[in-house]
Amino acid sequence: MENKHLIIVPILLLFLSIFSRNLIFLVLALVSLILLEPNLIMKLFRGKLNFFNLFKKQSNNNYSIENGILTINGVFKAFLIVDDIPFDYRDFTNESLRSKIVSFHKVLDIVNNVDIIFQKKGLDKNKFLENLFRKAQNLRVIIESDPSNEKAKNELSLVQEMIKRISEGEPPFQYVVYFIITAESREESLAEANLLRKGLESIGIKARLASRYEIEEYLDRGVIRAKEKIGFPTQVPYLTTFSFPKSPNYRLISEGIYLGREIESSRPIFWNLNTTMNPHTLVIGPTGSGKTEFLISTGVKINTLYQIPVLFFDVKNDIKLRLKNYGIKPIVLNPLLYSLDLLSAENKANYGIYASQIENIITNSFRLDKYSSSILYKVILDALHKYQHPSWDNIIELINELDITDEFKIYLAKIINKIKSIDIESKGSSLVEKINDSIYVIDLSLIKSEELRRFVIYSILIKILDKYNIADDKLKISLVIDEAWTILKSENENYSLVADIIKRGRGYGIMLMMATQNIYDLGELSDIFLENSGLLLFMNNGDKKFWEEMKRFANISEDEIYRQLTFLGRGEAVIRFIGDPRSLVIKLDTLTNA
Ligand SMILES: Nc1ncnc2c1ncn2[C@@H]1O[C@H](COP(=O)(O)OP(=O)(O)OP(=O)(O)O)[C@@H](O)[C@H]1O
Repeated sequence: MENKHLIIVPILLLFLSIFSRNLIFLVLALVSLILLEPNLIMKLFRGKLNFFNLFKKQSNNNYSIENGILTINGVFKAFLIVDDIPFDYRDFTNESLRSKIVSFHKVLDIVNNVDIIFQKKGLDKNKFLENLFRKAQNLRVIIESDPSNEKAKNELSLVQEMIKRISEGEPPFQYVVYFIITAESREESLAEANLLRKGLESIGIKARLASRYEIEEYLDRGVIRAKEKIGFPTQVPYLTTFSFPKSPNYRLISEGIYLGREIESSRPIFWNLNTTMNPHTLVIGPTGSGKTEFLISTGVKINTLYQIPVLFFDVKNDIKLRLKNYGIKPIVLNPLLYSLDLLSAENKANYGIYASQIENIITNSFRLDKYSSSILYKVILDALHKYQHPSWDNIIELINELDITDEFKIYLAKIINKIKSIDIESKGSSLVEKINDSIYVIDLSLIKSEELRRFVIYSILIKILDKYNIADDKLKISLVIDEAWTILKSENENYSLVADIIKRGRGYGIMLMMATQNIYDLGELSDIFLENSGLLLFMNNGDKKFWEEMKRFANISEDEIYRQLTFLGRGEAVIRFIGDPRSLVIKLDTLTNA
């Protein structure tokens, strides 16, 4: 009520009528009350009037209501009420339901600001059923006496359908759905509401502008009671969790490195390296699926965005060429030209640990037994103590001084000679010392032996750990290893450098990006790699068994496997972020030619 102080008029008239016992004052009191509160009669009819409400303190909000629109503090809110959702999700095939839901979200995109309010109130199931049975009984009587009554027949089939659903376990409830569209002007809010109404109509949802009284009801009680519908849970798929597109944490995918676009919704997907608890990436995909392109494009973006060095291990000599095609000139570091400098340890106090690391690299790369391995440990440690700058020749000399068989000496010397061929002595700075903050390619294409390739990758890893391992949360370097099976397959319980880096997450300040063709390449520790990598990418794979296995690591449904995943195209992938099993299917972004 706007002019509250005038309430004194009907009250005075009421007293006058009592004291003078004259009915005319009573009539005048009523008329003045109606003039003050025009909705009074309507409210009386609805039993909504509470006399004391007339004295209620009004809120500070300055609002007015008209049909379809609430104006509150200069903001306009158009109210649409849903009258009918005449289908339920079982009326559709999986495909058509999916496209309906996508259409629903597209329709919502028509308007800028919309609140969707869904009110649900449970019903007494037994009472409701009793009414339905009675209604069905009556309808049957009508149809028996007039078999041509199509209206009654339709109604009966509807009632029977409802009884069936309830007996199948669907609880009936009363619901009201409304869409509240907020805009800066009356015209805008009405126009948007109208557009939204038409959009909803195009997918079969019937809605209309709420009347003034329905909005008032909403404000007074927070509910609209008069138009409540009876419905079933399956009837409102758009508004149930069923309709929410599965999606990882928003903060994780809304900024950082641009990965690509989600195929179904076209929305851009990023990976926020600052918030991920694990920065390592593992890509699994058959040949030609787009692994290398992804590694290249992501590596380059990391270098630009986070300004950290990115190191590509190039086995096939294609990464260098592709980078050049994109107009990027990497610094090529050839291990045949620059020393790995594996035998120089910085810190004397850590000689024991360092000797054991070298022993592990050699053992793992050349698959040595425990006995050979411990002999190597001893000679390497001796060399580190004995010489200021030990060489691999010094190691062979120390092996020859040992009390072991000649055969065994020759065997060990052969391995050390192989290593010597790759870890050359050079006067200048070592390969890892050359790394600053550019994009680097480690050219492994001339090293044909798998053992030596593994040895080089491991040696560089160890040296990089030494150089960048400062205990803080910052990422300091990214290493990109295509054809990563070379090292992953050889990892085991006894030696697991890569698995340890992956498990430690951001701990070492290193970010590993690796790609390989199938899960068998991951070797004994495959579960560790798959469970702990911050970002997993499964590329195009026609093998249903592969997807079945991947269900352990990402939220992938049977339906998705059959409908979509076995048909992924080039550069398309299922991605999963650590700690959030909800996967996304995206088209990966590639660099464009300069
Ligand atoms: N996101 C993408 N969009 C479109 N085309 C792509 C995409 N990614 C890769 N391709 C194309 O697919 C082809 C194969 O890509 P790529 O060499 O990266 O695959 P791969 O998985 O690394 O194969 P291999 O294991 O044989 O090295 C390339 O010709 C590339 O142009």
